[in-house]
Amino acid sequence: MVKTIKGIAASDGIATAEAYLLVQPDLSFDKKSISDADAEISRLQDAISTSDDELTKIRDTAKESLGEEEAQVFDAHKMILADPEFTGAVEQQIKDQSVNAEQALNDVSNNFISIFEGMTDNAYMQERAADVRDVTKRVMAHLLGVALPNPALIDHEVIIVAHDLTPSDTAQLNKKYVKGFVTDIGGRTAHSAIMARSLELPAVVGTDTITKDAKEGQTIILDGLNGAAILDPSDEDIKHYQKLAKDFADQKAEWEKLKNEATVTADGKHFDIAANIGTPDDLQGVIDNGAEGIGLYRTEFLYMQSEELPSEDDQFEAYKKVVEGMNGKPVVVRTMDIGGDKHLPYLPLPDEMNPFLGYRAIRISLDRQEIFRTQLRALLRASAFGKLRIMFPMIGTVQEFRDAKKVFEEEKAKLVEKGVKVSDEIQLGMMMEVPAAAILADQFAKEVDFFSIGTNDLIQYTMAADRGNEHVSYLYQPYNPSILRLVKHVIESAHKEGKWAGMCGEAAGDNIMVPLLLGMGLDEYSMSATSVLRVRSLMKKLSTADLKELAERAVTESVTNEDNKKLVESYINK
Ligand SMILES: C=C(OP(=O)(O)O)C(=O)O
Ligand SMILES: [Mg+2]
Repeated sequence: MVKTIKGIAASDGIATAEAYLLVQPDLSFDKKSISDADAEISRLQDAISTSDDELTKIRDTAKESLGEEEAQVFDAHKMILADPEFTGAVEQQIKDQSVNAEQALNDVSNNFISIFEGMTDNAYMQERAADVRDVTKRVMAHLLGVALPNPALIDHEVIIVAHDLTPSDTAQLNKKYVKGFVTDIGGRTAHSAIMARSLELPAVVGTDTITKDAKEGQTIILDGLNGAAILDPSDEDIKHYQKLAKDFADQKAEWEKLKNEATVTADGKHFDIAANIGTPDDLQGVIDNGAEGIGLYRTEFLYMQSEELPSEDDQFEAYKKVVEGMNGKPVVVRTMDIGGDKHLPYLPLPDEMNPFLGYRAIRISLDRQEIFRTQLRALLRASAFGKLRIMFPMIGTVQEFRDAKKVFEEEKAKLVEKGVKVSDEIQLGMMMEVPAAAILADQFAKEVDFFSIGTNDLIQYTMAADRGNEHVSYLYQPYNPSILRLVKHVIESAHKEGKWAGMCGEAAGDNIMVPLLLGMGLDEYSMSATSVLRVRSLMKKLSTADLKELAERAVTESVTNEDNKKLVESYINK
């Protein structure tokens, strides 16, 4: 029976494929006393040996589809299974305590995890705790006879159905077979949604129930344009969506024609449309979509894809590749923004009640300065190879900006002293994403070279609504006059001091927002590479002269987000 599940449209496109349920099975068990320890140990050994065979297969597939580095994590799992200290301890526990293998495995595993996690001065060993947890899950699943999803083994086209995808889950998806994903939770500006857009992978998030509704292997049509998943579609549905997919492809082909054009409005004003990237691999997409620069390079992905803190040289190579690849066009690199929903296995962060309000971004960088200084040195060295700009994330006070700038100046002076070539024209700016900073933009503007407005966080913090929580996603209101007033104040404050203001939050590529931003005089628009040509096409049809008045009405007359949506729609359709 056809069933349509509604969700949040997170990444454009239509895909049809089989459902692949990336759902963790129930691994609960009862503690049992046993009388035949040998039989229990033999059950354990069977589960270990099946897990090991499975890991060999996963490792080989992962190497082929994702690369050697991604595959190595499975070697670590195999090593634990081969370690007599671990498996021997489980066997001993079965004998000594006369308990079932599940209980013994659980006890020994918890013991190892707490020892590893307690080694707070040894990041490598702390990371092993995650490996023990993962491998225990696999052996436990075999003991209980339940299936564990193995995304690395996917060898045919699928749509991933999951409760949630973390940014690192998303990074591991093999685009050859994964045609899209749909989740129970999440919001449009959560990082897995942002990554889906840069991978050009249709995605629907926040459906609430998809993991309960969809069955393994069932056909799903994923409508990333309107936010819906159609289960067991009828022939008519399939035809309808084939047409929608064709219309979308035709529209994209039309936008393609603007690839080598500058972004100019109907009244001849030029604006820069830049792209957001997460890794140097995204560069090709930026070039293919004709972006006029990179407005946000989220460097934390470099840290997330690494097994340990990336060295200065590794970072230098990545940054150099990006600035060189852009051929003299500006590249705004943001220093590491870890925390919130982005974690590093080798840099354990404290458990927090409110991670998005906690130890995050510049707060970590100013506290763990050895990490920050290494990154700044790598950036300074890369500055000799192109037009590099640097910005700091999550700046909330003028003092934080001054402190970060001071560290930058110190590292620069040391490199210059050593005779290392660094550019003298690096602009230093900041993300405008904390309301306290936006309110004080006039003061900040005297100290920075530029602002880049991060609406994903600015909206989350101003509306007090978690950006990844579908239950409050209605509060993601970019056109709410409260947000627009802050944005306007930031832009005007920059201009008063002769500085430029850009936007790299998702709202910069939003069809309703763009006319308002043009009316407010925003200088630079940075977005997913796949949105660049759509926005260029939109701007070509707009005239900034009219939009000034429209933007003024949006902040003075309108009361709600919806008022402003209607205001812009009626202007565009006039
Ligand atoms: C661009 C932003 O940064 P991120 O999405 O990485 O938090 C933002 O907050 O708008
Ligand atoms: Mg942010």
